[in-house]
Amino acid sequence: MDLGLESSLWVGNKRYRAVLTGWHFRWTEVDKKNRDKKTVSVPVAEVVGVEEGRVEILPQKSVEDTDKDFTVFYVKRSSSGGSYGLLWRLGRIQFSCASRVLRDQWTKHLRTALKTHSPLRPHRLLVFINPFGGKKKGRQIYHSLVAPLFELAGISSHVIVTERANQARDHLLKKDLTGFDGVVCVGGDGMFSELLHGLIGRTQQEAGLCENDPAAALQPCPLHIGIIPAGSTDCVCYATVGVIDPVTSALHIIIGDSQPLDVCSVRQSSARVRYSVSLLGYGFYGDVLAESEKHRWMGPLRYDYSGTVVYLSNRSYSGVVQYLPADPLLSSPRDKTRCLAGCSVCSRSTERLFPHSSDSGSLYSSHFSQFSPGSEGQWVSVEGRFRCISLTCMSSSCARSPLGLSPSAHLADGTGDLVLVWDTHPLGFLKFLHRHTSTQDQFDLPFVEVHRVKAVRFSAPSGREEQEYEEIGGLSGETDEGQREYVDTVSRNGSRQHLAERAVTHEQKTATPFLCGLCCRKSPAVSVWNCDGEILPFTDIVCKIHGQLVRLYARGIEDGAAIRNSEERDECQRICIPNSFK
Ligand SMILES: Nc1ncnc2c1ncn2[C@@H]1O[C@H](COP(=O)(O)OP(=O)(O)OP(=O)(O)O)[C@@H](O)[C@H]1O
Ligand SMILES: CCCCCCCCCCCCC/C=C/[C@@H](O)[C@H](CO)NC(C)=O
Ligand SMILES: [Ca+2]
Repeated sequence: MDLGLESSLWVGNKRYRAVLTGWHFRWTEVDKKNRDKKTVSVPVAEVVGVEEGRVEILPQKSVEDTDKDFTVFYVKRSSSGGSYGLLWRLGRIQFSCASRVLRDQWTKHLRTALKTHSPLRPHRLLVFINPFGGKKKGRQIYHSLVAPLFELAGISSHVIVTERANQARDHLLKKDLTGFDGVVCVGGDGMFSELLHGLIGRTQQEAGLCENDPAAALQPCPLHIGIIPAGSTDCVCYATVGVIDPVTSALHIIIGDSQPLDVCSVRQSSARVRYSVSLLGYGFYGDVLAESEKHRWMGPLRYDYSGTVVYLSNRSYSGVVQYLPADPLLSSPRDKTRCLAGCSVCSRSTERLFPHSSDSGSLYSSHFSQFSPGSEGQWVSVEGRFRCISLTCMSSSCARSPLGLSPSAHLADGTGDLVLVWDTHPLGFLKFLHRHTSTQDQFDLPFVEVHRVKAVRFSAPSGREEQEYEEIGGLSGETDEGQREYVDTVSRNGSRQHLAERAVTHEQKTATPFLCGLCCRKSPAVSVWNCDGEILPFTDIVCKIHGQLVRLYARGIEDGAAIRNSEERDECQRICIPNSFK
């Protein structure tokens, strides 16, 4: 069927020239002298729904079933007023036609075009609502803002309000999922993590693989994940959509947007494998999470409170970090680029990860070609004391840190960014933390380094080594000489120069006298790992990045400036093209 259609339509008493081409639906107001005024152009993929009659959905659904009218709902962008991405709203326009036949032609053509151009639109969704996430508004957000949009788009949803932690994960692991196109969580990063674990586990089970086997080539998940943000940090939503807004996220789900996402597997020999997409953090971020769990009653504020408490306790931790660098020719964490919708680095990576991506069979079989010997380097090993160690597969931007923990990280390039913050004096570390919240380069500090990696290992020192450190000075308040002696001892040992280079004297560490009392308290020997907001029950870990293991109903952060420019270009083309339809 030819998808194109062109005719006069009326909105109120104004005449419009409406054109449906393969990819776009455009309407242009035509004045009394047959001159075109402003054009609105909507990609067919962003048409939410087409209804006969004059239809409204807000404040509640009403339908005036008239013969010659039809209503089009579509995605309308507006500036987010502060966040990086764009807010999406439901646009609506009610057209009148010259005849019923023409009306039926328009609705039929538009619906066919929708089917053709949005093959991933979901028809049936499984929705989990955490009634206790964030400000405890999950149910209200879903029922008042999201459900009416799903209904309008003809999506049927099966809703489960969770009654306990891990209910969503267990459901995905064990229950029948036949007929669902995707799963949605209404909650925060913790709820997303449940869906991530449930879906990855389920996919491996169905493929006959044991996900706990480090040699298993994990299979990508066939179901998409949608996130309706209703948590405290909502980092995964912010970093993949650019705004925390339930309506924007619901519209991305409805139109079947698809954003692949890298996932980091985290293993310890005998324990169940865990997955992370945003922050796998040891030291500061592990301690903040452990502290914040004691203050859940504070809601989202618990992170600010705990951040301050942990910062004042001035801790650092020893350990050995080993990493496998990614190919430096492809991208770098310091190249000052941003991963935005349509990112070319991620697209090239899709080609690399799935060389025959048009053939879904080979998509599965070639998934782990990324781990075949290639241009990645050799394992690098560093040892020393760290304020924090963070591994993130994406920028991990959120409202607290609008550019994120690693602003140039990519959502789907098959790599993660490893940020090592060596021990430093309290004001230096404060400067680093502050740079998270600003646009200043957080890696341009002498005690910070960042590496784009494919895999990481970490091991904490044995009890004896840490005790030696305490005995020779360390943080227990002994002399500067003591610390230097320790540094010399370790630097004689091959790969350990870093510690010598980065050594801070106790005098430097306590350069801020008001913090001295706190910093001189004995630190615990080990921290905990914060795995996307969950504390891991082990310290020594082996991590591997799995390129594009899951897919979200999202498209990455839209570049507001580029979209405005392209709208202006559209406008320019309209003016330059001869007006053949009058
Ligand atoms: N009914 C429930 N009762 C108690 N805990 C639940 C329930 N449903 C889910 N959970 C757990 O609550 C934890 C936190 O939820 P969620 O991530 O939605 O909010 P948050 O922690 O406030 O936000 P963020 O993770 O963005 O900081 C999740 O790890 C999830 O496992
Ligand atoms: C002295 C006060 C220090 C304030 C520090 C501000 C820096 C904020 C950076 C936040 C990055 C968050 C990355 C996301 C992590 C999520 O996976 C996780 C779960 O929601 N959230 C947290 C806070 O661990
Ligand atoms: Ca990545």
